[in-house]
Amino acid sequence: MTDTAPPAVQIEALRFRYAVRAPLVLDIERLEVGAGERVFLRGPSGSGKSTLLGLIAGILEPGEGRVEALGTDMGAADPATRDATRAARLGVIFQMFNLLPYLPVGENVMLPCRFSAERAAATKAAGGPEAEARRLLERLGLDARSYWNAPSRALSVGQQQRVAAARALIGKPALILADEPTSALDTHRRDRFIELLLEECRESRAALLFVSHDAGLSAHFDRALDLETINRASVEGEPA
Ligand SMILES: Nc1ncnc2c1ncn2[C@@H]1O[C@H](COP(=O)(O)OP(=O)(O)OP(=O)(O)O)[C@@H](O)[C@H]1O
Repeated sequence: MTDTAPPAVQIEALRFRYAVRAPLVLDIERLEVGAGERVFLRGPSGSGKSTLLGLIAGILEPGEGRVEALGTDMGAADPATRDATRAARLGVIFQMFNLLPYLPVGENVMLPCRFSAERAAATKAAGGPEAEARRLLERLGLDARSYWNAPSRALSVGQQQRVAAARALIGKPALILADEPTSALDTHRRDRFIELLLEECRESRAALLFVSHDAGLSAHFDRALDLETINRASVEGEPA
């Protein structure tokens, strides 16, 4: 992170709906996440949190407005640029970016290094992709030796969430997007997991945008934001 680093996320005049006649889901005048900043975004179920992350990751395209991730205009970029940006510079922990179920845990974690030479190069100091994958798994509380060769589908949901987090963190991407990554963990493991995720982000100077409807998690973060206070669209969210 340098003084000249662009914001991790910059959104201006965003309006998004899933289909032409579908209701407006997001109407956000402005949202910025600074380089290296760790932000908690809360909002009730159905309020548009996953949609917002999908737009930042370039999986969804904004109807109107500008969505930049690490200085790349994800709405205007061609699909190849979006995919390359995501592979090289973003770590995502999303339900829809599930682990590959038949691939062993270790291979799942190292996947970003196969798609991006930049991510692979960033593991060099740690001894390469395998050493870094093992370190991250251990750090996140999973015994790498026992699980390295296990197919991901053989793991519990909570264990899979930790594998997904290790995969997001490998190769030090500058922005981590996390969508309810602690939903399957009990309170103690949840707090421990968040602390470790934050420590890893701090060490690699990654920005983190973490969404959840569990307001109790907000104290861990630099800043907490309520989606409903920045979103003018009138999608009815359910109470948290
Ligand atoms: N693929 C889709 N097609 C059409 N509408 C969708 C789609 N995905 C989400 N929506 C709608 O967009 C709105 C926002 O959904 P979204 O999943 O972003 O909310 P959320 O805040 O992440 O909810 P949760 O906390 O339950 O995951 C909801 O009204 C939902 O029905």
